[in-house]
Amino acid sequence: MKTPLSHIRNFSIVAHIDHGKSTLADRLIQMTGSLEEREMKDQVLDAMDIERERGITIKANTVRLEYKAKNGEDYVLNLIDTPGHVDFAYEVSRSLRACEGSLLVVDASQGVEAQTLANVYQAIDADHEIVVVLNKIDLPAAEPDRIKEQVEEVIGLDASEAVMISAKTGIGIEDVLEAIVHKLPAPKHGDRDAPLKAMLVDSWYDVYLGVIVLVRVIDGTLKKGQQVRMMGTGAKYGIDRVGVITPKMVMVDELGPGEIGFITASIKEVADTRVGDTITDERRPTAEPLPGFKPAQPVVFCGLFPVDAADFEDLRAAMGKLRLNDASFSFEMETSAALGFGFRCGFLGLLHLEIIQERLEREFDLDLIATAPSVVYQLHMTDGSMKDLHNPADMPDVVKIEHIEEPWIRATILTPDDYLGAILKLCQERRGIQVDLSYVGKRAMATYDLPLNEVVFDFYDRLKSISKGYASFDYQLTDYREGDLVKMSILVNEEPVDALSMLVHRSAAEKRGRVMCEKLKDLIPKHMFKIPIQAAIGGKVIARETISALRKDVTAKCYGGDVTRKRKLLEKQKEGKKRMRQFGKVEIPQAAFIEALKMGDG
Ligand SMILES: Nc1nc2c(ncn2[C@@H]2O[C@H](COP(=O)(O)OP(=O)(O)OP(=O)(O)O)[C@@H](O)[C@H]2O)c(=O)[nH]1
Repeated sequence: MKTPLSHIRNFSIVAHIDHGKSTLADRLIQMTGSLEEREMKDQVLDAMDIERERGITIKANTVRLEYKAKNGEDYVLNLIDTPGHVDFAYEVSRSLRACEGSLLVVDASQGVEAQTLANVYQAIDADHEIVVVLNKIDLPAAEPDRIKEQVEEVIGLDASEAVMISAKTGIGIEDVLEAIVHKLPAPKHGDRDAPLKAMLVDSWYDVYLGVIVLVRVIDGTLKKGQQVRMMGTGAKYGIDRVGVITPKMVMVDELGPGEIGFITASIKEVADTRVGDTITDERRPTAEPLPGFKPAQPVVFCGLFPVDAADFEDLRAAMGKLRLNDASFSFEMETSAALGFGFRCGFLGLLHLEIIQERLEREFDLDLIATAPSVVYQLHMTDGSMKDLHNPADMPDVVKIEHIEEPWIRATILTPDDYLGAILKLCQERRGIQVDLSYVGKRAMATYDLPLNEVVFDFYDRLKSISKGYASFDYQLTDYREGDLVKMSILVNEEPVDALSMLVHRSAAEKRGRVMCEKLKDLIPKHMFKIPIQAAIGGKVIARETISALRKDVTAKCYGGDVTRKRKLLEKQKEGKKRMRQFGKVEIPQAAFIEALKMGDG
């Protein structure tokens, strides 16, 4: 295709979760007639079932729109959709690097939220021109004038020409398209005759086409049959197909400067394509590669074990399939005395963990036990070496450890004033250090430094529940700091359950140990004998509970406590399935593992 640079606009949409990004994307696709009416499903960009059900965008997607502007000119608009959740901040940043401008969507009834800030700052960092879009003006609670002021005051963007829309009813969509054409810049350079220089933006696995690579061409052209080289990895491929996503996949003859599209070649795995790599022509390479991205690092680890040991191979195969599409998900084999064979898995964050676990259970029909999520600790040994610890069960002898460092994050929380007190208390309890407290209109914005280890358990759930869902939260990893951390073991009937061991801060150990024992007491059904439950640091018991024995005449198993799982869907699917695990002489229900790890304290 030979669209002149001046008629190309590459843009992203950044927003807080639920502010209407996907709905707007759908409208843009609909208005530009990229899909027939009958092909238009709600939120066509969110391809996966889970995305559709949860209403969140997981993987960044892209779509090419053709728009005849009011000035009579034809434009090509490439939209790269970005995920809104904190765990996927990395995908946001790489998508932004492939475009020149962003639409900042703000819900006119909610205003600026934590992820609005985090995402728009990323767009500003990427040197984007930004068009402010106020969505949901159809809602009676919408206050566009107030939100405009807020955008100016808090973010410092000029909102005087903000586009007012309702993505739901369709009001203002044409104004958005005009703003894209007239306010966002065309790609800055791009020399058709120069050697090929293209950015590898993303890649995913398609059952029919194999690995699909999303590219942004900077200079030169990409054509079928061309021999290309990935400059970072040195891998060479012959291009099989070149195409664009409309959002149907349409093959084209070539992609020129400024354009975004996909290529396929005989690439085996997504892991072979490094996001941020520079693609060039094998025979006539470009002199300078693009500045690359750092690969996404998993920050949260947990063990996943099949409830039924016979499912181990199925689990391995299922994980292999998921990894085809998600290079940020990592796993390696692990054995646990309590749980048998399973895998230690790395994730970008807790939501990522939940999504993978849910997909394994749902799409592959596997029953899984997940161990406590853990962050990556740095162990500084007495011999001067440094080790990463991904699994508390692998903790070496404490006498060999000089000190332990743990990852810290900087968290931004926006909340209505009413809940501020409870939120500050939660942050304090989680060893948070207040960095700043200010006001955004009527809402408070608290900035805290927190150990990630205190956030991975259930911080987000707690925050949502104490603020009735009104607080928003975003974070980034900052640094590693020394901490007084100890390994706490849980013993059921005198036997350590390795899957429940965890690293905790010494000051919190006793409380957490007590809560764990109390919870387990409720979660483990009574047996014919007394069962002691203990929390211990080294050989020292710090908390203890006892489950009394069943009386003889009681034959039915009784389950105490709250073992309800949050997601109804999963529950439905699992109904009737036995999810128990034998530990020595004791049977522990799988739900006990999940529930025991939720603190539930106030
Ligand atoms: N009343 C009203 N509701 C809207 C409007 N736009 C979107 N919504 C609703 O707001 C909710 C969130 O919209 P989405 O488009 O899924 O939000 P999103 O920002 O894409 O969310 P993520 O993909 O999870 O980041 C949905 O229930 C939409 O139907 C609007 O203009 N008016």
